[in-house]
Amino acid sequence: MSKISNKVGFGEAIKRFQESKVLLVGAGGIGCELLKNLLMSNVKEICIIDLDTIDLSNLNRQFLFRKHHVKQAKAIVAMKTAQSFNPNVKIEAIQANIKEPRFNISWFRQFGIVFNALDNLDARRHVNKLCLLANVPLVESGTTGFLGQVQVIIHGETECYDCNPKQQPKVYPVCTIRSTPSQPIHCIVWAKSYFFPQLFGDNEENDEGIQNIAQNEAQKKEIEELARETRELAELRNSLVTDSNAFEKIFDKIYHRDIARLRDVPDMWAYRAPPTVLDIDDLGQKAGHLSSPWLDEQKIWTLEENFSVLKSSIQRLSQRLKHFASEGLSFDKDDKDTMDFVAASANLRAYSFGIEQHSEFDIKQMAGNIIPAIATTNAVIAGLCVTEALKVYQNDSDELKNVFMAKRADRVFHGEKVCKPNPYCATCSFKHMKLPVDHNRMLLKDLVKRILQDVLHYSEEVSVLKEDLIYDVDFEDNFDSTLADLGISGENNTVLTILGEERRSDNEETTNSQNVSRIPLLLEILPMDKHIDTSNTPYRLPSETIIIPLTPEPLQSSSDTETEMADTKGVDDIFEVMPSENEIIDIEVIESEDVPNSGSPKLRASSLKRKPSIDDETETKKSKN
Ligand SMILES: Nc1ncnc2c1ncn2[C@@H]1O[C@H](COP(=O)(O)OP(=O)(O)OP(=O)(O)O)[C@@H](O)[C@H]1O
Ligand SMILES: [Zn+2]
Repeated sequence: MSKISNKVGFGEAIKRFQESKVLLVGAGGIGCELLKNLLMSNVKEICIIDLDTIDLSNLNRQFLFRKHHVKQAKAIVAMKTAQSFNPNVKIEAIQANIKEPRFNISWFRQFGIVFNALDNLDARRHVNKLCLLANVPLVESGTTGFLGQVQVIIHGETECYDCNPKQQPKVYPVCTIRSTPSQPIHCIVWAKSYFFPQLFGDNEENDEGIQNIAQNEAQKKEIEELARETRELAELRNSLVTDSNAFEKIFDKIYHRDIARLRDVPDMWAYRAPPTVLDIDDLGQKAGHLSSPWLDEQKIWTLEENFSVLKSSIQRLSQRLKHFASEGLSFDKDDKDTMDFVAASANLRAYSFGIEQHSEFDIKQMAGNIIPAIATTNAVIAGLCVTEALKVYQNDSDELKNVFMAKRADRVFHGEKVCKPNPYCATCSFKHMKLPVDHNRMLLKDLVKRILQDVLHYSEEVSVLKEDLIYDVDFEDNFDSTLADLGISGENNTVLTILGEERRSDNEETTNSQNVSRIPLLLEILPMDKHIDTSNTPYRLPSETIIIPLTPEPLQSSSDTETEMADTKGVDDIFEVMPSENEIIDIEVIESEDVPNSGSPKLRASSLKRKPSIDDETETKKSKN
């Protein structure tokens, strides 16, 4: 029966809420507020989990923490501080990653409701999936500055977190970043994601935010050329700590020789001004009188000031590299040395390509994608999480809302009726089947042949995924392994994802492959009770017949057409049609003014009009101020 039928009164809902055990994932900005709300709501039992320790920068808004708590586990301190608000509530605090296998489906099933107060897409998607599998309602929330949102997720009733695709962090074509920058952000990405890691990183290829795409010969040639330049830089890196002229050599290579080579590439400068080569002797002379590298970070530095800051930051970082040669250094916007390096090197490159330069302060915002975290927004959103949770306990699907908080003149809140699940969502449009097995006797071959093909009528084209692929028709290496050998143990209730097609008889039409592909099957592998089970087989099939439905025909919608158009952009379009600087910041951080939050999906899409939701993950960070 549907979880959300049989509406009950508000008083009864509060009672049920107070009798339940709830899970709170994340003890950060929203988590601290939410923990307080749950205690004040008098719920019976709370489990709070967070993997992190308290940072000084958390104190301005995570009000359960004080200065003397810095470096202690967030979940534990939050529990200890908040317990005094209501000693009657039982709180269990766990310092761990929610993705650990011990937090499996059966562990999730002990909770009446789950609250997500997370800051990254990966963990959010994981909890979403586990809640869907365990059939536990999830209240998902997030904030970005003044914007925030709350989404209720109930399997089969509402959209899940993955029903609307999330926008991935913005990546730039490698040629734009390395050869043809046209905006300040290109120079900043170059400095942060190419120049810095090549010179001071852990020697691994680290082109975060740069996409290596080449679709024609000229681009391939240019990328090969860039690879050669990178190798030269790697050699210079080795001389950083030993050669007293290392700075001069690096500067000469990056701002003179590499630029001169670019200027000579035929056709590259037909429609734009070629870059200017920088002269180290000239700049060195002009910068000679500058004594202190500590310049005002709010003002735009002159060319020689940038030169001087770059020189001094390379010297400082080289000293540090002596002690961290093997693991290398990493960029941190709050680390003055790395920030100086990125600001100065980006500005020098911008000058060379005739692009506007920026203050170190502005570059810090762009490099760190900082949006200030606002305590009030967190508090309001945490309050709304409880309000929506109560509606879940009322079993009132008509009243359930996805709520948005936005900085608008007419109204601050905006609620929208929840949407039905997206039938094409790979995460929630699944069939769930439990399969008790003897892990030590059951072979992968048994699973594929005897269950998937003989019983469930999959064709040869069936694939089995754990986290990675463990079987498909071209990968039979694990065929004779037991499930236990493959790390599918009795305790973990591993969920395997089965993708595949239905077997068709010869006379059936098989030309349209879409007609035969099936919705994903999530196969929950449980331990078989050997005492009770008397059968000889290493598995026990459910008594009822299982039918895995075919994937439905996709709906045609206007937004599909829009997406298709966006997707068909060739590399040349990407080269030429770069958004304006403001657009880039919007794309990287939030899609638009009224699409809030650091990670929850955009909730406004109706079942026919779906748009990508805002970016979440690593790229969106909040201010530590
Ligand atoms: N996989 C995970 N398992 C458990 N907790 C997680 C996981 N991923 C993130 N978290 C926690 O979720 C919380 C999110 O809180 P918040 O968005 O306020 O971020 P923050 O790290 O506290 O602050 P900021 O990023 O602004 O410095 C953090 O405390 C973080 O440790
Ligand atoms: Zn979904």
